[in-house]
Amino acid sequence: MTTKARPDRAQQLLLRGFLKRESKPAALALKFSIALGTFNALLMIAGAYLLAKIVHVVMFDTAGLSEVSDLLWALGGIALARGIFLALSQRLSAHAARNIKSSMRANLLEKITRLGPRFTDQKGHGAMLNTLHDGVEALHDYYANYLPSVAYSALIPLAILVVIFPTDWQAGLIFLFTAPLIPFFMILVGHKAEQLNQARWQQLAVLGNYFFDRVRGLTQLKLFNATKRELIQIAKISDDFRHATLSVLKIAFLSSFALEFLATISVALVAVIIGFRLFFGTLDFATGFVVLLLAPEFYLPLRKLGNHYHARLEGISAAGDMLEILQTPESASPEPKNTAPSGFTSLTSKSEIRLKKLTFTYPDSNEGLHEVSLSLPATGMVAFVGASGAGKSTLFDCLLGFHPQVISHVNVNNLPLSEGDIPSWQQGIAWIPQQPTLFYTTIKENILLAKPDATMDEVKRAAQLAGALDFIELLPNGFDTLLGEQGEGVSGGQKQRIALARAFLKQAPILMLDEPTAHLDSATELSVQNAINEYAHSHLVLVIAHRLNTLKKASNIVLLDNGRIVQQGDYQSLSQQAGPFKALLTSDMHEVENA
Ligand SMILES: Nc1ncnc2c1ncn2[C@@H]1O[C@H](COP(=O)(O)OP(=O)(O)OP(=O)(O)O)[C@@H](O)[C@H]1O
Repeated sequence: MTTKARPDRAQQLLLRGFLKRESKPAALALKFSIALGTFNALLMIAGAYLLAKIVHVVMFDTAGLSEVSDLLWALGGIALARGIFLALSQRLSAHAARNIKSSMRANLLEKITRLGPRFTDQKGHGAMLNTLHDGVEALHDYYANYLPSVAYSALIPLAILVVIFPTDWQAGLIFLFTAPLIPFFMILVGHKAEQLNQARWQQLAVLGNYFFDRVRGLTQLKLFNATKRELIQIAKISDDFRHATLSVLKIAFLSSFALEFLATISVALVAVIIGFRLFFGTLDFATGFVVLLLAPEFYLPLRKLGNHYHARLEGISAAGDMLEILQTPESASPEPKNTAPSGFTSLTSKSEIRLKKLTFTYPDSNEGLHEVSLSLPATGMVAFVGASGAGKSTLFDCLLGFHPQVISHVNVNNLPLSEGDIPSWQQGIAWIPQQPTLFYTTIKENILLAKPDATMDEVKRAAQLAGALDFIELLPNGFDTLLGEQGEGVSGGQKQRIALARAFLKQAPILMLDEPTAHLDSATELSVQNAINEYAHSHLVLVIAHRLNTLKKASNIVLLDNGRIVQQGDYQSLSQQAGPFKALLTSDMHEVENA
């Protein structure tokens, strides 16, 4: 995503607070998992005492198997219970992490949808994909491993200290003074690792965007003979990423090594002191053995915390990107009110739509729309024309509610869109761009997207209206034909017709199209055009027109130039009067028509 400096302390706190808040839906499961893990550790302590006792009575009291069989059974029971608790604890924390991830993905997707496609364009699709996939996945280890290990690193050593001090206070003192060395060193190394990990995430975002773009434009790259050049560039960016990853790994290995070393030295120190005390007879065997058994267990949670520390780095770095998305302001306009009258939320064919002095400019630019006022009828076809860059797509985006700062200038039945619920407004619109989006699923599922509970007859009827039924039925698998990504497997015109069938199935009060017949042969064009004309009898059809035939059928033509409406009227009157429309007709449109 965007480049950021290493999060400062305040930012760190903010991100940790955010990660904590997001864990709320699974907080109970996480707590339960930690409780089970801690209980498992208590059983481990009991087991150590039991084992020390068994070894003591066998070695020093020369007890036989029958005398210790009860103790052995108890030890076996503890081992079994520990196995069960451990498995349950791990399953629960993994389950909690999965829940948090899916709720995070849902929140992000919902927010991205509300922010609209321009936001995704700005941030880059690759970076967005990284955040939604790798970023959210990075949270798994944070919640499933790092968070529980933070709790264990405090609870388990504390529990061991509580039992060790009354047993052997000298060993307790060694534990107490050596334990803080591990977290201290971890924090010391952690700062540097954090910095490097942030840089790595930034590289990953750049790489994601670059790959996504280049893979999408592979054909163009080949045609421009630029594949080799791009491969060199990709190799360079990959190399930067490799360097960033290696730097993080170096620090991670170094810190792991140092933590293991510290833990081993501490255990060895305890062992040597116990050895001397046993040798000089100042300590009994059972106590010494218990301390020796518990020494590695005392440092284990701290070592594990060190091992999971990278999960913390990954989680916090990824959370930065997520928080940035979730905190992006959606609107400069007032919050939508939930009390929108039904006339607004359930758009009917009687609705009247007005744009009132709508001015929208893109950030840091004067391009966009200027003082656009327009009245749209409830039914009929309105065509929008204008040279490239005149503002047609921007006007459609404003109508679709993608630019929240201007929704107060779009009125439906005298109510500004800002007073209502944008998702409900968008529900009432079917939008087919020049390159409609089809998904990696069957043709039937692609059409059903508009109305999941539609019957097969309805799907067929919509396909027929869109001029798609014939070619679909000729396919070996008919409606069950699996389309590739971006509708791969059918032609451009067929994609258009599938998208049109989807729109017809939706029966949305407003159908917005970017020249639907551009890819079609003349026979199909005629049938699709007729279907759209028919649809316009009872619905509002807004079309960005590139063809003369479309213009002739429109009840109103709106001509845009430099973000302003410069002329409007029906084809008959506009084509007869001298003006920009006539000029456009004799140049661009005529060319297209003759093409
Ligand atoms: N994301 C953006 N950031 C900045 N300026 C933009 C952005 N999108 C469009 N513009 C500018 O806004 C103006 C209107 O663009 P718009 O895409 O609405 O035109 P259009 O009439 O749909 O063009 P075309 O027929 O080529 O699709 C243009 O000058 C364009 O350069």
